[in-house]
Amino acid sequence: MILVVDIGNTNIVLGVYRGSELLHHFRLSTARGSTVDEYGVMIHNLFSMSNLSFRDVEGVIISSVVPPLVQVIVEMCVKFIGKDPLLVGPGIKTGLNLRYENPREVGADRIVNAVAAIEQYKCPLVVVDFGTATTFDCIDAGANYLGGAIVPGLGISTEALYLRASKLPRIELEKPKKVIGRNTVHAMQAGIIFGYAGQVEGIVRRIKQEMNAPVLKVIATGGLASLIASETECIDEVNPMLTLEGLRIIYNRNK
Ligand SMILES: Nc1ncnc2c1ncn2[C@@H]1O[C@H](COP(=O)(O)OP(=O)(O)O)[C@@H](O)[C@H]1O
Ligand SMILES: CC(C)(COP(=O)(O)O)[C@@H](O)C(=O)NCCC(=O)O
Ligand SMILES: [K+]
Repeated sequence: MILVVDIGNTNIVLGVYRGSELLHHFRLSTARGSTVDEYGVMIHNLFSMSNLSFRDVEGVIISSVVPPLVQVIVEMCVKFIGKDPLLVGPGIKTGLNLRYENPREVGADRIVNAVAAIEQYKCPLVVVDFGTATTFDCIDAGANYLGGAIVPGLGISTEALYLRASKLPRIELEKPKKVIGRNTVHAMQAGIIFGYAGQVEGIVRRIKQEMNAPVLKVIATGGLASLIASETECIDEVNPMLTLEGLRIIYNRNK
């Protein structure tokens, strides 16, 4: 079996695959101060709870958009699992034709999502990943990665209201019943959730125009995907495991 690890700005998501079957997945918070041993113990415990053993891990692949954590997780793999992990980055075969001005600049998670989407769906495609930031990744009919858009994520948008406006509280990211909020919490929830859905619709509409692709499949992933997907017609499918799938595919292309 293989271990796939996606290090995001909020969560580290781990998946354990046997062949193409995802046996288990786990989510840790991205703690920039945690040590090799702390991650080792946490992941070891998660494995034990699921009757998995580090001994059965043939290989590990990591994608990261948090540079200071890469070395920690790499060392954790070497020390606890006894494997040198593959890192999604320069030198690795992804099979993706990147049309970014500087391909090294694209977030590894965006590359991995695109690889999985091309494998699973018919191009042209847009992948929307609702993470710390929300990313839009555009893939044309020839499976070329064109680039896309990056917007503040739902969590940090909500946090910004609380941090910058004295009278606005910290709120739960929940959908209110009505768009006309009659108290502060409902007004904020309406603005964030319905405003975000409108933002996604607006960006997807412009992408369709710019790509000259009236028919374009839109796939959503990331922690908060289903919250927004239920509020807009422009998302065709939610695939929570897209990033893990992409890592598995890239691992197989490089072993
Ligand atoms: N299964 C889930 N259900 C609801 N919220 C989630 C879930 N998983 C993650 N989240 C939340 O979604 C947000 C984005 O998480 P994630 O997609 O993991 O971001 P990143 O890739 O930037 O680390 C975070 O606020 C996280 O707490
Ligand atoms: C845009 C991102 C911050 C999203 O990260 P996430 O929300 O998944 O933690 C990440 O993909 C990143 O740092 N990208 C580098 C810049 C780019 O893709 O152009
Ligand atoms: K992500």
